[in-house]
Amino acid sequence: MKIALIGYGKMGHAIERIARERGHEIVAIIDVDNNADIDGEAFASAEAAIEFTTPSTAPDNVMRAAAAGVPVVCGSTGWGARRDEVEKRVSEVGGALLASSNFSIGVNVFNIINRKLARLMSHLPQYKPHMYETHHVHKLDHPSGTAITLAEGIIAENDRVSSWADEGMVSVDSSNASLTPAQIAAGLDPKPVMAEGALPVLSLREGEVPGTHIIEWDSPVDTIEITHRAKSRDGFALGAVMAAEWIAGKKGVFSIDEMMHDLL
Ligand SMILES: NC(=O)C1=CN([C@@H]2O[C@H](COP(=O)(O)OP(=O)(O)OC[C@H]3O[C@@H](n4cnc5c(N)ncnc54)[C@H](OP(=O)(O)O)[C@@H]3O)[C@@H](O)[C@H]2O)C=CC1
Ligand SMILES: O=C(O)C1=N[C@H](C(=O)O)C[C@H](O)C1
Repeated sequence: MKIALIGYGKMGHAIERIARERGHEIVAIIDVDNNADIDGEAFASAEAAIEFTTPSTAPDNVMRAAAAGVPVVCGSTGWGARRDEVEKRVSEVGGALLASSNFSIGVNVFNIINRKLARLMSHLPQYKPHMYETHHVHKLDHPSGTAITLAEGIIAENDRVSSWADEGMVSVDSSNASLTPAQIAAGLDPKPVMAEGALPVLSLREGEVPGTHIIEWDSPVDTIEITHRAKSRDGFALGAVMAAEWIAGKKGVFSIDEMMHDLL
């Protein structure tokens, strides 16, 4: 199929490679310098566009791609405050959108397990949840979009967790690299005050880490911990290309859960 890329950074390059490996044709590559080409003929010939740019640029890119009649897969994170406006506009122009904080198939399986574990923990008040996400130092937003999605899953399933709270962002360097995320959180000074029922989310920034998410349920006698650790960006990129294959020819605003439902 014909695919247009919006954003030609780390993810754009990985998506281009995997899309070509799967036999797709890249008909347009939109970056900062030629952003106006979203309104051009080559872009409009695409059967789907894949958008991975920045928190501030993603909403306009998505709305313009939808107005050009091209179904959009959007992986950019950090634009949740404009989600309603974007979805309304996509619907108004009769477009198609699948936006997700994480296109990795593994992360979406991980979230199913996360939600089941959170539901079980409703019956066990002695277990307190904590979330840790680690990403590369270039990342613009925190907490990661994936951490927010995982936290929303816990809030939906667990009677005692009613919100998530940003515990802050810590750089991992030679002074703290030997500590676990839980030890880093325990050593925060000042210690953030958490509202009753809030799930703390700590962001760590370290080297070129592609993306690690840990969900910990801690009791006085033991700890249950589940982890998703990306080995590279290839899982995100493959999932985004699969989403483009899935959304081609569709109209409407979709969630990754609908794609996962068809897959599992
Ligand atoms: N959903 C998922 O599965 C995943 C989501 N992400 C998210 O995807 C986004 C991109 O990540 P990543 O590729 O690592 O970031 P990069 O910074 O490597 O790439 C972003 C690219 O977008 C370009 N860009 C900026 N503004 C525009 C614009 N208006 N139009 C077109 N292109 C633009 C940048 O150009 P320039 O550098 O010249 O400014 C850059 O080339 C982030 O929000 C990240 O959180 C990342 C991995 C997986
Ligand atoms: O910026 C990244 O790199 C990533 N961003 C996404 C997020 O914010 O959750 C997904 C992935 O973890 C990598």
